[in-house]
Amino acid sequence: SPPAAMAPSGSNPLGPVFQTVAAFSRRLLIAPDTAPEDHRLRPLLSLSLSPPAPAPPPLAPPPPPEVLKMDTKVAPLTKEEVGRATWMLLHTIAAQFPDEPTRQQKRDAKELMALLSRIYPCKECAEHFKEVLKANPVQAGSQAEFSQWLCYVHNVVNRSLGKTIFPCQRVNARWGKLDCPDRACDLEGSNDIMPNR
Ligand SMILES: Cc1cc2nc3c(=O)[nH]c(=O)nc-3n(C[C@H](O)[C@H](O)[C@H](O)COP(=O)(O)OP(=O)(O)OC[C@H]3O[C@@H](n4cnc5c(N)ncnc54)[C@H](O)[C@@H]3O)c2cc1C
Repeated sequence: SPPAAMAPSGSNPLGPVFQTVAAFSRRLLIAPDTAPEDHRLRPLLSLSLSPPAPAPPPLAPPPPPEVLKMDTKVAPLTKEEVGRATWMLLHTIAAQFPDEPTRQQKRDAKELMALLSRIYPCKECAEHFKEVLKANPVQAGSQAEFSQWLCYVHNVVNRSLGKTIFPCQRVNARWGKLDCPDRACDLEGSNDIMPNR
């Protein structure tokens, strides 16, 4: 005899069970607002053993040219490059230093130099700079004093390395104040808000 599942439901005792399962399957497979004859029949619930294919990664926009330029050099910095970058930062700090610094700003200038003489990333440079600072204590009573002092100690380092001595009367021309609109980068000094700091 044919298997029970193949027999017409009327003559099969399991017919009502098959009808219930079939009806339930239809509810799972067909959207409620879809007519059964609709050719757009789509599963409401899809069980699949294979994982869905991963979506292709979105195409990232190309990095801007300045990033590409920065990324071209990946080698570690040289002692010379770190030196140039450090002097650039220090002379810029001195150029931006307030004409009338607060006590805290004067302390900060001294501490910055003392810290550099300890953690500058070149042992012989740090040790030499410690000696330079001992012989030439930081002078940061004003912007002019600080930038002249820095020019002087930079020249001490220059001399020890056999480099050209920089004319310190030209230090403001070489390292002027930053080109920030409305002088927005300027630090506030003691004459700006609270004179007694
Ligand atoms: C605190 C410190 C200590 C260092 N000690 C050593 C060391 O012991 N041994 C060592 O090998 N390297 C040392 N270096 C690095 C060294 O000083 C130079 O930075 C490096 O050799 C690159 O020199 P450079 O010729 O490119 O010009 P840099 O000396 O780096 O100067 C950069 C620019 O600053 C300008 N400049 C030069 N002199 C002055 C000045 N007096 N005042 C104002 N502006 C000036 C010039 O336009 C110059 O191009 C030290 C750096 C620092 C920051």
